[in-house]
Amino acid sequence: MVVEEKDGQAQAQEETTNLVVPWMRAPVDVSHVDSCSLETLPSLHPRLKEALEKMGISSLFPVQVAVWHETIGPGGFERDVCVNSPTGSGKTLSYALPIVQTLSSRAVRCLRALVVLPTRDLALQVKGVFDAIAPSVGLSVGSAVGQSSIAGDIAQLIKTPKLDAGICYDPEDISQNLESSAVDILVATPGRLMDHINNTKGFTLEHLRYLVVDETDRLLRESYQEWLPTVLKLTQASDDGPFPSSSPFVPSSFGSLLTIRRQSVERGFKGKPYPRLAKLALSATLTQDPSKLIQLDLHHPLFMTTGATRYRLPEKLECLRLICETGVKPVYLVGLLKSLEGEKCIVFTSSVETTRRLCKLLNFFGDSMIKAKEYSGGLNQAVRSKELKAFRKGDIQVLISSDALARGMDVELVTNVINYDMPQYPKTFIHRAGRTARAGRAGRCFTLLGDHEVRRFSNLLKKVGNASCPIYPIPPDLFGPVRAIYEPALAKLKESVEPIAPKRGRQVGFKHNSKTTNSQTKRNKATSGQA
Ligand SMILES: Nc1ncnc2c1ncn2[C@@H]1O[C@H](COP(=O)(O)OP(=O)(O)OP(=O)(O)O)[C@@H](O)[C@H]1O
Repeated sequence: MVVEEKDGQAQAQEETTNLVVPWMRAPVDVSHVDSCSLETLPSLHPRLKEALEKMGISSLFPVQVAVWHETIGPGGFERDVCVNSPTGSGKTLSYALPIVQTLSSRAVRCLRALVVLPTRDLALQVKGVFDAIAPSVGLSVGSAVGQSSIAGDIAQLIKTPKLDAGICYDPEDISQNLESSAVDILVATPGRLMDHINNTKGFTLEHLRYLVVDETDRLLRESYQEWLPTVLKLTQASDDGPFPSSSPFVPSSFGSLLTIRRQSVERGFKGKPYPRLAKLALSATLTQDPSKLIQLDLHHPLFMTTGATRYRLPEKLECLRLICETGVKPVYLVGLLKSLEGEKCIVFTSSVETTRRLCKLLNFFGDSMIKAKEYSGGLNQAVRSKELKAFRKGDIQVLISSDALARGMDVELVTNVINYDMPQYPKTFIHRAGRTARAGRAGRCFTLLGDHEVRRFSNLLKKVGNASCPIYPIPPDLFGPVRAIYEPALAKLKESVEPIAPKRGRQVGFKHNSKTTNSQTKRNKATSGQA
């Protein structure tokens, strides 16, 4: 699935709405919460403590402490929790840890926690966090994401009885087994989740106790086959009424009655009413739009946010800008990359097309210090995963990316983010910049600007709560040699691109002037779906 950021549309809509729901007006301010060592964290399961220590974690971050107190403390998951906390502040563990701790005392394996994320890469990243802690208390974790084999998913998710020779397995009889699922926790993308709801015999949400909607604003922006209303309908508490399948919005194809919370059959909760489905919604840019939030059907929601401003950048993020001469922006980029001397960088562009061309161009510069690869929605998943892996390992210094990578991705030791194209919207800036300065580390976000963009960028910075963004001085001695090889590199790019894309009116190369930038911006918007 190609996922490009369309935050702008959503944000423009939100800004015109300007309404804040009452429960968001008195939030818990996470900036007043202190980190807490694992030793002093109340009620932490000793085996979870060990697992965390193996991950190199000795204390919990403020947002993790705040959610822990609300869920494991006296709050006891009684309220749904909405978290707005900066990028890299540790939101994943803030929900993974309490869920795993609570489920550690479960007797029978059933699917009790569902975590939904917008992209495959993010889902696999989050699964990795659960995998690091859940097995220590006997829980198993599965994933259901696009572009992987459905049969593989089913083998991983559905508990099938062991077959004795000559005895046929009847899938309809699966309800007779006490353990309905091979996993306790499922991390999924919405499309694949709906596939299983609709088509997989034995896949059931009837025991679900926790639903996490991570990157909430992104997930609520599109309906993704109505995954959210379907999950909510299928997990209604038993006293909400009998079989809800007659409701018009539920897809007719999810005929399996096994997916519905039933009144009469208790597996895993024998003799007890079904517990309420507790929900956690999280983002660094959590929506405040009432028409979006209502879709979550929240129960006495508790809002946790960091500081008084709507958005907040990581504390140790330094923002810098470069004002580029018209027509030679790539020279500035290469000069900047050379001045960063091999540090890991992600360069963001505003479209898949620019990503591809810029990556080619950088490689035509032939600088052995700048090993660049492309990472965008234009590549197939296998290639994307390969490039990401190489970047994580440090085999690649520079990843040129469209906004496919902007949200959530956690790559260790990325010290610099470079906005080659200025982000159009504050949310895009927050998510791009947030690929560095994670987990309390320092990082820098550079933005390359043409003269005509300076004012708009200053306005954008005000919206993300950052007034200071000094100019970054590239040492002049780096420029001369780069300029000298720019024209030959550009000529090579033209040669390599023109035979493939000779369409009329198509601009090849990177000649930037205000006119081409405007037309490029329009094309970029069309490609990435922004505004
Ligand atoms: N308590 C902790 N101590 C040390 N490192 C931690 C701790 N909690 C999380 N981390 C690390 O911090 C990094 C960021 O965590 P995470 O990806 O959960 O952030 P996030 O808030 O979800 O960011 P984003 O909004 O960008 O998705 C990860 O590399 C994670 O391993």
